[in-house]
Amino acid sequence: MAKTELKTELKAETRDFNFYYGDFHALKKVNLPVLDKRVTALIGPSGCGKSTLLRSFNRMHDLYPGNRYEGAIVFHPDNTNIVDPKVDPIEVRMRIGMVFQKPNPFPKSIFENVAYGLKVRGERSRSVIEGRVESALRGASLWNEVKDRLQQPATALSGGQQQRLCIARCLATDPELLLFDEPTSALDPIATANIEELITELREKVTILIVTHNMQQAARISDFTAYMYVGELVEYGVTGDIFTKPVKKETEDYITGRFG
Ligand SMILES: Nc1ncnc2c1ncn2[C@@H]1O[C@H](COP(=O)(O)OP(=O)(O)OP(=O)(O)O)[C@@H](O)[C@H]1O
Repeated sequence: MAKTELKTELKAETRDFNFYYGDFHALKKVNLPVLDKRVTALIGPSGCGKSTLLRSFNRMHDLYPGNRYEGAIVFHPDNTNIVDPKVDPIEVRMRIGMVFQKPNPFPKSIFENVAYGLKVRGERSRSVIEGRVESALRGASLWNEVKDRLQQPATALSGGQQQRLCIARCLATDPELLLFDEPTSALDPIATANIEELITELREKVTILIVTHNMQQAARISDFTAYMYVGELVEYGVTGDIFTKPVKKETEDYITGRFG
């Protein structure tokens, strides 16, 4: 059957990308396109390298000695290879936002959490900061719930609200790419539905790469899906195709629950 074609531009791509934890070869020749203003989901059984790949996009592995990147992760339109040792990881992280499995607000007020990245970037104008904080909180569908208590500690929010706050904290600095590492696995079904709806809205503004264990979630919110297995990218395609007419037998076995 013919594959569905969806035309959009590339925001980033990995090219023959390998990653090593010391001697352990965790990612093998991965070639993954990440299309602009679309949601790309990484799925696959535990230990297949989804988080390792996601974390390579913000050079998080640099923090530990012995880790090694090989090949390229190219950002467009400027063609920057963000894993090139000559590229400053701080610069890379300025272009990217990351949301983790467990919400991790700073022990500061709601306002200060969202304003933090702006201040780090040197923004001093109170009115600019206030405007950006409000629009980031609106963008994360949290404004109406917190607008009257911006000075309260972020830790007083519910888990789902904290996760939306972490998303607002990313949005405040206008990232080009948002990385989500199983963002709903610590949340209840209602908070999960809110985050899923939010991700669907956000893709109008920002490119999203998400790791999820939950195949229904990948099917609901992503435009493209990549199936990984033991460090390799087995199959990539339009999400509807991957879930209804995968090309590879391994992908079919995984999505039908025969394996994994
Ligand atoms: N810090 C590390 N040092 C050495 N090996 C690691 C490290 N982190 C992960 N690994 C190994 O790399 C491989 C990929 O792990 P990774 O966490 O990326 O998989 P995953 O697909 O995200 O798994 P899960 O779905 O369970 O989170 C696994 O074999 C794992 O044991």
